[in-house]
Amino acid sequence: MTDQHQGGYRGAAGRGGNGGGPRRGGAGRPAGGRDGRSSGGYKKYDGKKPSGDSRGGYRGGKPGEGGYRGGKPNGGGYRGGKPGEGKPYGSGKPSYNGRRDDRDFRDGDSRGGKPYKKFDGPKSDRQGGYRGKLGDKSFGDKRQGGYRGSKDGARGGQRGPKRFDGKKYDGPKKFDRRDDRRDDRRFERRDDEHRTQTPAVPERSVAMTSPRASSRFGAPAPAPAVEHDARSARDDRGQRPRRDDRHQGDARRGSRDGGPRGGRGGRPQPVKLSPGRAAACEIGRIVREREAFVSEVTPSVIAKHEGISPEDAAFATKIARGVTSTLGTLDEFIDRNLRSPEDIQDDVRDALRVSAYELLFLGKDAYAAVDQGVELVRSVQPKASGLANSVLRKMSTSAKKFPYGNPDLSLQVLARSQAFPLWFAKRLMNEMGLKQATDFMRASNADAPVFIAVNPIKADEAEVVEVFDQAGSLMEPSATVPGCYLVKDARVLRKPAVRALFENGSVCVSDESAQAIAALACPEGDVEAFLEIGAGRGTKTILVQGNAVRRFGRTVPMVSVDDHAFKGELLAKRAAAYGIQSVRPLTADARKLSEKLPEASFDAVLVDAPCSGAGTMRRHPEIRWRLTAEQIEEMAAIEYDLLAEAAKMVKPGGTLTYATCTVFEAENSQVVDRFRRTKFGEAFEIEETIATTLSASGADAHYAVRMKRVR
Ligand SMILES: C[S@@+](CC[C@H](N)C(=O)[O-])C[C@H]1O[C@@H](n2cnc3c(N)ncnc32)[C@H](O)[C@@H]1O
Repeated sequence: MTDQHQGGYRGAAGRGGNGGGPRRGGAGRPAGGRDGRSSGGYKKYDGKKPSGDSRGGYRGGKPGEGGYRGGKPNGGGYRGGKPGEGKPYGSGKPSYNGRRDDRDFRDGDSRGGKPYKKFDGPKSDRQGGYRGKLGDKSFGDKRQGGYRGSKDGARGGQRGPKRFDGKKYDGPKKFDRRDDRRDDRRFERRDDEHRTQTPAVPERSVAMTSPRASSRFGAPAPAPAVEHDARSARDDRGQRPRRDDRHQGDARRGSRDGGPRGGRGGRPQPVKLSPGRAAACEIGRIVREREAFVSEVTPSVIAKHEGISPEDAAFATKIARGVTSTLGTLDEFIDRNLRSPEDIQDDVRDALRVSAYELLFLGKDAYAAVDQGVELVRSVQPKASGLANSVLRKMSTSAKKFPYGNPDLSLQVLARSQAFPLWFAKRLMNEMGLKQATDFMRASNADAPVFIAVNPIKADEAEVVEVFDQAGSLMEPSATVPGCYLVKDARVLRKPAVRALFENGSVCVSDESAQAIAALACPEGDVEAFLEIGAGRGTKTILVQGNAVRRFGRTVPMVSVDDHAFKGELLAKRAAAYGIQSVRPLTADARKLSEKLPEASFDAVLVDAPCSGAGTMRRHPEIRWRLTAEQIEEMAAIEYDLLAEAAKMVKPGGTLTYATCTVFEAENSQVVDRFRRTKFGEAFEIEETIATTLSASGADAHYAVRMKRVR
């Protein structure tokens, strides 16, 4: 592992990890554990919190403090309604009303003299460019397809007469979503990496990221993009079209109303909509309509597009994920270029989001973005192509000013540049300090690395490495986690020999941090009875048992509790496939576990808590726009209940490990501190802590504390 990679683990005082890898917190009772200070062992983020004179911070954004203000009153905005489109856009109302301008852009400035200061007031509850308020449940719960709400809470595009004919999705519902998955959504974002035994090949395995795209997020520039329609291929080389092309391009863009296009000599030169964009737009629509996970919708949509090339499929995947993770920022940008944002239909917005993403985050050439954007809108709403033409031209001009200010001076601009909701960015900054919050947001926009765990019950590690090697990928062993490898070239996961390793239970995909937590939860001494709470589909089950085999030469008797019966069934099947016979799934609400299991009867207990999943946003792009501050508090309450109940199950001398995959203190150290301040909690001493920070190429950000029951 690289230093950078290892550096992600930040353990506590004093004790580094083995060989410089994941460092764990030191043993011993913490100073201040009971008086509410941070738990021993766990070192808090060491990024300095902003002080009055620091640069980091939210600048209040008072009107008049400068900042980009969008269009002038009555300026900008689409004005050219077309005959036959109903009431034209631009008739009557000004393009922007002052209130919206002020809200969205007023503090996005680099000119004003005020330094950053720590966010400290309710005025900042406004979400950058969003109409939903912090605490507005409908924002987090309902508007998962993105911000569309109007002032009165109605969804945009559904108030008043529609501008365009509705074209509702009425095809077969190919997307397979479990009924009860909806229940899990808020609390269980982090385990769907484990849903398949054979992993999907991650999109980044086909290099599609343009250098400009990455530089927009401030990440290193990977390989140049590839795309497979002739115009776009030209654009993707990062070059402006040649003069001839440009001339032709103008002709190709056709008339403003999207009517017949004339090439040279008046010959129609239809622009062909790229299959990747069409698929991406469809994925976006389904994710919006069904409040679904993009990773679950994508394969079925791609499969439906018969004959789509692997490159187009990868491009579609990339755009769909990108649109999902930048959704609110895209909508803010689109609205800025629309005269009446609330009147635009949802499926037109889906198409515009694709173009907006390409313009803002892929640095796509305006010609390709406009041409393809018009075609995309035409494909979903033929009558809207005129509007699309105008709006997309405005967007391509406006994109040059993105993010409308200096991210070094305004948190709102920083949040916009990294495509984070403002409340989220503020919270990160308040908890981590500006530098770490910025690094965290940047890293959250990178592609997730792929790690595998070798299952010692079924496989010999050297042989597994050899198979990967032969198939074409080097494997980088983790410096600290036994059996964990970084797969350097994830395309190898498609190779039959490698797929066979997944199918026969020799390996599973699991982030390095998750593997580190499974190792932490498996204590040094022998274990006669292990209790797992929040077992899900059983990835930690498999990992813990693998560690037991490494340590004790055998699997350990384990009760694996989850409150969803279907997960217990899946877990049982997976455990069997991985050669584990000693697991008993139990369906129960673990907050009332003492009704089901005898207290003080387990040597080791792991609480793999349902959490906000904020440390896994590279894999779960929906999280940042669906999560609300209220949900974080709700989850913290559940996490505390689970931990307190789990503690009752631990034998004296046994261990209790509490784990999440989030970075919020409310769900991590504060839960542990609160528990340890209780009478019963006094019996637990912290042994080790893992707190991973996120780096672009490293593991996800997880948190875990292992405590020992001393009496
Ligand atoms: C982080 S996920 C578990 C991931 C799993 N350990 C794995 O590695 O695949 C948290 C799990 O906690 C479960 N859960 C949430 N609330 C629960 C409760 N009150 N009792 C039991 N399980 C619960 C969820 O169903 C979810 O499967």
